[in-house]
Amino acid sequence: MAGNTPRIVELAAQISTSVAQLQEQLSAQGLPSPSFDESFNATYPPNVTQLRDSLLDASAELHELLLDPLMVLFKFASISNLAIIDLVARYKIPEMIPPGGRISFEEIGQKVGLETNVIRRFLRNAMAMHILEEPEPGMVAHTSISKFLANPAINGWAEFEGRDTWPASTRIVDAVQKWPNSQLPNETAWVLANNGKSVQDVIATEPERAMRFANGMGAIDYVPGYNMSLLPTVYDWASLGNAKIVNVGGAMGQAAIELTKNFPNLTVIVQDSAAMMGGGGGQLVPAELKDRITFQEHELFAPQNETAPVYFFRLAFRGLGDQFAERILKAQIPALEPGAKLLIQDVVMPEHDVVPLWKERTQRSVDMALQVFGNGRERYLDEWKALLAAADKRFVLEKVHVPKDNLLGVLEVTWKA
Ligand SMILES: C[S@@+](CC[C@H](N)C(=O)[O-])C[C@H]1O[C@@H](n2cnc3c(N)ncnc32)[C@H](O)[C@@H]1O
Repeated sequence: MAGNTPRIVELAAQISTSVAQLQEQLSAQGLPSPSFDESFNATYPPNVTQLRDSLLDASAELHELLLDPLMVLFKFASISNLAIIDLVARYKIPEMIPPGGRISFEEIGQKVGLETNVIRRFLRNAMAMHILEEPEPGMVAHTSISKFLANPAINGWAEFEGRDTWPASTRIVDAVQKWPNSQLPNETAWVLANNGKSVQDVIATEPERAMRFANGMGAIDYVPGYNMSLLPTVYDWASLGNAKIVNVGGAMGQAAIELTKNFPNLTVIVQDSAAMMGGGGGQLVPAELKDRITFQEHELFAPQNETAPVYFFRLAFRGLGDQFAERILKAQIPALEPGAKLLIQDVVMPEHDVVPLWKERTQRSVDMALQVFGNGRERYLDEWKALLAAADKRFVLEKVHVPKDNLLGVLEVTWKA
């Protein structure tokens, strides 16, 4: 479009063209058009990803251009939104609404012990965010968003976000001022908000909050691009042949299950802490995979005792500052034979303005959460390179696989001794 065209006109034209193309694609494939109707379940074919990205960014830019500066700040600073999401989740409002049906403010109020006008005030706030709907005065119905919130993992995440992440996040600046540049897990915003307790302390001593934390982390699987089922597609696992893989920090074997299910030549040793192993690990492993997945208690920072051609780390480094991440890498060295591979599946943080802005906003807010919880961080590619080099020059980064539409890249590192 001509250089003098006002930005809002340019954006509107772009939106108009892209929406028409998107709708054409959806209609051609018999897919529903986006809607807040509770029956809408978003499914977008891969060939519309770019259209959606450009529409999301253009419509957000248009929206933010048209707001006054104070309202733009208000949009991003709006803490009450999270309080309302917390309320809807904590009182489990979505579970009270029959699918396809409705329930009155009054009845919800009776269930939760609040007067009608009090619950109405809260829920109309939720309605202003498209969470819930008032199809007729006084009645509450689902939208596609409240329906999604009824999923226990998502409900658990919302509660965790409101009760644990948010209070800690309000202390980010205080923590940075108190402990500038700290990489320590006990010098964080979380610690300031929790009477000196770190995340690990809270998990060890407060079972209810530990459960909320686990639920919060469980919701990661629902973030587009993070789902464990994508694991087989992000790397050429078949090229490893008959390989034994040590999955360091492999939790309850979720990744091991996905890998062995899809690649019959692979066997996996899952290593994690005693707490995570619980009754020895393996509770999730289906019978037919049990002979190819074994579990081992192993502390992340302890010297590696298992020699294997491949070591796999999934989301193992981002929760930690560099000095700790470096220690994990160094701890592998005693077991490494020349040519051993380290496959690191983690975020490779995009530079500013490289990926669609709506994705960048999400990634940057997750990055802040990592800082809050333990002074962890997402790393840019040059930071990954620096981390590997600082651990040992013999860690050679061979390749970075960042599959399209997947937020998690795989860094392929060879031990060149
Ligand atoms: C962010 S989770 C990633 C889990 C899994 N790899 C995945 O992709 O879902 C980090 C894992 O590292 C483990 N971990 C953290 N600190 C540890 C330690 N000191 N020793 C052993 N495992 C540890 C945790 O128990 C957890 O399973």
